Amino acid sequence: MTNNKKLSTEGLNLYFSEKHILKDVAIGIPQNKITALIGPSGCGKTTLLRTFNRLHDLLDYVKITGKVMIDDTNIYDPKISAVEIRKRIGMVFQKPNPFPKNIYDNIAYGLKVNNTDPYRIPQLVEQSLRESFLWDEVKDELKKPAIQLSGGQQQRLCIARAVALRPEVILMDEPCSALDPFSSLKIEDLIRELRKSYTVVIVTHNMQQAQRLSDYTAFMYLGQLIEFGTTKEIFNNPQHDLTKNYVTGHFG
Ligand SMILES: Nc1ncnc2c1ncn2[C@@H]1O[C@H](COP(=O)(O)OP(=O)(O)OP(=O)(O)O)[C@@H](O)[C@H]1O
Repeated sequence: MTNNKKLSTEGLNLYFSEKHILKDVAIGIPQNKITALIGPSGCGKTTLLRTFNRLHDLLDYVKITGKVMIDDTNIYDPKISAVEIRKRIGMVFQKPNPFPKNIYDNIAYGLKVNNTDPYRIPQLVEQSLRESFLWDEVKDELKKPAIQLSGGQQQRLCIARAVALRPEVILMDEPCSALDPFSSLKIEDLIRELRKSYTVVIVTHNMQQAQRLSDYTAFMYLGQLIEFGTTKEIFNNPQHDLTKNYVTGHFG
């Protein structure tokens, strides 16, 4: 692979108490590409994704060893706060989780907290909603509670909230699993657009989605990264029997 690596790990091990969950994971996630993390339930996909965003920081029974980097910065450098890391690496969760605020404030809130010039906020809210393919649907009702949007619209709002902060990376944990097929395809179109400006990492159980959407695929099994390559290679010419059995639906 010749692409720049935006996120990378080396010798990454993660333990929840005594349970060894991520085992010696080494991966380099290419910049401005979509990388899918696939593998059977419980293999550690979400744990790996959350590790990139320091989302385990508040759990006192987690131990992480090895390197987790964004560019040349160690994500776990004690001199760098989780807040700083999350400015560079945004996250979208499985279930849309808008704030209990109106549509406008869902996006303006993060901008205010990050000391954005107040005069720029309306323009940035609009820009983020446009980038998330939501503007035309909500431009006349920005004061409506976000919770009144459809599930697919709420998820696009959560994506807008993430892009408003201009991160470098967007992590997505099964962002379509709570949505109907039509809304899912809309989110997929949106993710393809996002690739132009961001590095995207997506956890998905949906093999068709991984194939339709991702440029690279990482297959995990029991906490190990078994195989990582272009999505074409992983699905059409996997090097490892475990990968082959998984992508052909022999186990899951
Ligand atoms: N906060 C936590 N505390 C303790 N154990 C956890 C925690 N989160 C996950 N685990 C355990 O870590 C292992 C990996 O879970 P993880 O959610 O990363 O798997 P996954 O591959 O994303 O699974 P799924 O596809 O079902 O979402 C599982 O055994 C799970 O029970």
